Amino acid sequence: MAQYSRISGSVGLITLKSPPVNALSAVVRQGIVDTVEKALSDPKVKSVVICGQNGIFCGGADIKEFAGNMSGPPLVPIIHAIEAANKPMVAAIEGIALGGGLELALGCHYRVAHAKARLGLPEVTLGLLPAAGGSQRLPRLIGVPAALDLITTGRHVTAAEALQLGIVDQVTDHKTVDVAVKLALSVAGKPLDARRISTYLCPPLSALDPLFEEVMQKVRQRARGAIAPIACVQAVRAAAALPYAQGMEREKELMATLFTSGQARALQYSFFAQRAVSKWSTPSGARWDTSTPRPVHKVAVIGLGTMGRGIAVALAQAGLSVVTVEPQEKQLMEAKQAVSGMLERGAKKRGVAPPLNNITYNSNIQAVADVDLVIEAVFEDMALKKKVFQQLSVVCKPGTFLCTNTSALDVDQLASQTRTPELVVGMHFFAPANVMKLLEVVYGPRSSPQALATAMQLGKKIGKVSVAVGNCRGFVGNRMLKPYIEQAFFLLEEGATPELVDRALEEFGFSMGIFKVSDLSGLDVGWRVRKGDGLAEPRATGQSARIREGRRYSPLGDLLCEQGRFGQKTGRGWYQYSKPGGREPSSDPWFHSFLKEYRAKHGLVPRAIDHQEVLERCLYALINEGFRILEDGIAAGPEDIDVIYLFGYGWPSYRGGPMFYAGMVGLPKVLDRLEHYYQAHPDVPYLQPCTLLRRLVASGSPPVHKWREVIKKLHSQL
Ligand SMILES: C/C=C(\C)C(=O)SCCNC(=O)CCNC(=O)[C@H](O)C(C)(C)COP(=O)(O)OP(=O)(O)OC[C@H]1O[C@@H](n2cnc3c(N)ncnc32)[C@H](O)[C@@H]1OP(=O)(O)O
Repeated sequence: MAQYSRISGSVGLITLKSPPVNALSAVVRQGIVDTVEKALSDPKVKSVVICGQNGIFCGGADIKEFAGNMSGPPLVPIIHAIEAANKPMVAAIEGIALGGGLELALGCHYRVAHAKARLGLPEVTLGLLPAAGGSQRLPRLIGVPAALDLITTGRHVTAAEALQLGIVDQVTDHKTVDVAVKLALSVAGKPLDARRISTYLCPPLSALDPLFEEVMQKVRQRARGAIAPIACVQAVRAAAALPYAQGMEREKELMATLFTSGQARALQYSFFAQRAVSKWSTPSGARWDTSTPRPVHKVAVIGLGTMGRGIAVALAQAGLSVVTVEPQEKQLMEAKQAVSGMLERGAKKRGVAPPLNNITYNSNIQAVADVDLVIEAVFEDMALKKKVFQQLSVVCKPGTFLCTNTSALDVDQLASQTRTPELVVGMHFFAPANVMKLLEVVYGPRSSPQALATAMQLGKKIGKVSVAVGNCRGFVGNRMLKPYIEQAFFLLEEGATPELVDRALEEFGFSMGIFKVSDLSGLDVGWRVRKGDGLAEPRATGQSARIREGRRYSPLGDLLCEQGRFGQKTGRGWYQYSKPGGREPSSDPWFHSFLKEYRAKHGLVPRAIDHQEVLERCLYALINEGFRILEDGIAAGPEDIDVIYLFGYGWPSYRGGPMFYAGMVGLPKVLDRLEHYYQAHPDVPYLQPCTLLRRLVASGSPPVHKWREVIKKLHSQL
């Protein structure tokens, strides 16, 4: 709703009231219509201030409404009425003015922002464009290049930047509404024609066409298949080229296409999925709202390899006190230099002082005696990690939470090395740990709800999207990756090339295909794991060389590793590079003839494989494992899996994550194709459709937000 009052004698005050972010729901829009009418018809009122309650101006349109039938007065005429008003309208921006919130403010004649406010047009991140006049007013106000930047990226700007760009007229450290009222009093009765942004022409630019061509090319490259950023450029182009009314028509037309698109649905799903994962629950009944985290001020990081360094940086940047331990002096010195460099570069980017004093460097594990929480980040080796946990159990003060940064190892085995298994959880960071947003927080069977809640809270504090997952080999992300990679290997055996597989996946929207990713992260990583599992030993030729434990196995990765081809770091892998450490992959004739010989040696007759088969086999095998993870209760819901893939594995955001994507494709189709491929490859268990997928299809393929009901029913029957 919106509340109306009159203050300082002649200023009408309209307050948006719709917690938590004063989103522009139908009720709020109606409230604005009514209160603006009241203010304009009240002869005592000479000017008007619009603000939001609880220090928040407005978070934009109510995103929840997009999924249903929109009702209530539309936003565009409301903003037009505000702009056309014959009394000065002043927006008092505290907290945030985002999307429709900023568009509302742009309809006002003046804008005052609090110094801590953030402003932006993030519609593009929801698969939309600023279609309440934002795409037409912003370029008229701040010029085409700056508007293109804000509208195509959706980035938020600070009040200071907004002032510099000319989005706001004034920034204050004091009470924003008071300052806005003062301004409103001072401009009452003054002419308003020059304050109506829709009447402006975009600031002139020479060479507009080349500018738009260049921007469009850049945006297309960055968007990798996303349609909203392209539409945003087209809308701004209309602002530059057309009179306002025609520009608005174009904005409406472009929005109509986006609004009903699958991409917008996926991005809006992902917005709510990100928020849903913070409301975690476990199969044993622990929940986010009944578990109290303990405050964490001092954290230790054990091991200063690549991961440990990134974790230490992330913690220090969030203002935590960090005690690092690296027993090898040389490594410790190198790490100190590297970490300081990372902190300095990060601080420079953010325009703050580097938090160098937040970190101490130690070679003795005794240094962690008084920390609240430890993150062990030593080499991925169970024996080594066990030893560290035994030491921690002795050294740390009672009650210290003990966390392991592992990508796949059994958290429970580590917990059993300590006297307090209830205080042990996994924290699976993604490299580079100070950059990547994802954190899998792994609870073992003995982890206490408080330990899980504390790790989740710490993840949030350091800016991670944290997802609680159960303890199993590879947790969620890496467990699902296994069948995906396996299919890619099999496709090579059957006739595909790394180039073909990667192209199909990149056209789907991944920034890198699986073979390029493998070269980047190092083929030796998976080789070490396979050797540890007893899978990678060389076997005789013939069929048995490609069977392990009764199932199909491809030794291709192992064979490359035996040749010392570890990927980028050795300059050779699935592709070749100009030098060890080179970044640009190119097709490798050696690999192609090796593959040919390999197929001949194993009696494999290559056949033509198209992009559709690549996508179906790689992605549906991955999705099938996702359903198994839900079946096993390792992830609480499809949102958890989707968020993990969106933030940790480069899944294209406009496809919403693998589980959402399965729903978009249609569960019956996914089931049908898996059945088809399993029939063709009965020695590949990952292709066998799992029970939950069958159950969902049998239940009429409900939408993704209803899957939890089916999962619950399935669990109650198991
Ligand atoms: C056409 C399209 C037009 C005109 C638009 O305006 S599209 C919407 C543009 N606005 C946005 O994209 C803003 C989205 N919101 C955010 O970026 C953030 O929520 C925030 C910066 C506004 C606040 O962040 P934070 O303090 O971290 O809080 P949460 O993100 O956890 O949000 C709190 C709860 O509010 C719900 N929320 C937030 N914004 C909206 C919204 N625009 N519509 C509906 N609901 C919104 C959010 O889901 C959280 O809900 P719960 O999880 O607590 O139930």
